[in-house]
Amino acid sequence: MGEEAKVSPLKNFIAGGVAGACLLLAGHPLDTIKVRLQTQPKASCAQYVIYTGTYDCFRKTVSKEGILGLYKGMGAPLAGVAPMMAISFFGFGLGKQLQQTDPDKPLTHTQIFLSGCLAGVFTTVIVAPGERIKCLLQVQASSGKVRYSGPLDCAVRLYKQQGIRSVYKGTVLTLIRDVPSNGLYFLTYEYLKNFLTPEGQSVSQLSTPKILLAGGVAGILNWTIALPPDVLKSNFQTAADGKYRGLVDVLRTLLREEGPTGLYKGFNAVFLRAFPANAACFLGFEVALKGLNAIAPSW
Ligand SMILES: CC(=O)O[C@H](CC(=O)[O-])C[N+](C)(C)C
Repeated sequence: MGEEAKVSPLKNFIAGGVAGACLLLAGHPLDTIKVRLQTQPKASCAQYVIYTGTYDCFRKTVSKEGILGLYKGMGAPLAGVAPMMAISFFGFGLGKQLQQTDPDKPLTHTQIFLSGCLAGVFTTVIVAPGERIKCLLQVQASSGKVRYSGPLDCAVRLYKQQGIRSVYKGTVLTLIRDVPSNGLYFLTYEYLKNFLTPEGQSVSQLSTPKILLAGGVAGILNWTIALPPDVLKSNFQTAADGKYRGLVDVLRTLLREEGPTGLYKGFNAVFLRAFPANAACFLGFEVALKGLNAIAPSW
């Protein structure tokens, strides 16, 4: 697919870190809303739901906690998203290199997809515990009960109470979410970059609006397949111990209590966030890569 400029793994890693920081700054407020909507208790006859939808959650969060309430739980992702995206872009680059047997032969769509999948396997090592801590903190902020004073306290308590298994609770669901979605994410971005590059020009000269468009669409498609396992993951990772017997039990319970639409809980917040956050992410990556190429062309 298209022209393949070879990028050093170190440059992919550093530019990926910058991409992660951009993703987080542009996307965290809507991520908080997404997790609160996904995990709020269901209404019983005697009870009303806390949030009726995306705007209601936004309004209540800002009026009760101020604008900073939307940035709750950002400590863990701040330390996690930049390295996660660094590893993601590194893994994607590595996947491409491993499959590039002939430098003159462009990679196929399947090979690009598989390179993205490899990135998803690599990132799960830090994403699974990062998401566990982030979700617990985001949910505790809306529950009113303070159990953890911050990300580190949360990690230490989980570890002390039940060991590393508890810190890594939700790993299989993270893999189910991130392996195929990373494949689709990078395939969409690379495909659109090539598609949007005018005849005779290089993809590296693509204009900023086109990079934003390709990144934003990649983010949206990523979430169309990532959201159902994400809902299951958020519920599993924030549930009291012993509530679910396993992944199938989370799925069965959700389908029984809320029907198939329950798998798309938080849809508005996710899709409102996906475009700007991922557009910012890929733009951050491309700008950082250009900067690195200018500073250290021979790396
Ligand atoms: C599911 C997810 O976390 O997607 C990431 C982008 C985003 O919107 O947070 C991208 N990635 C596919 C690299 C995990």
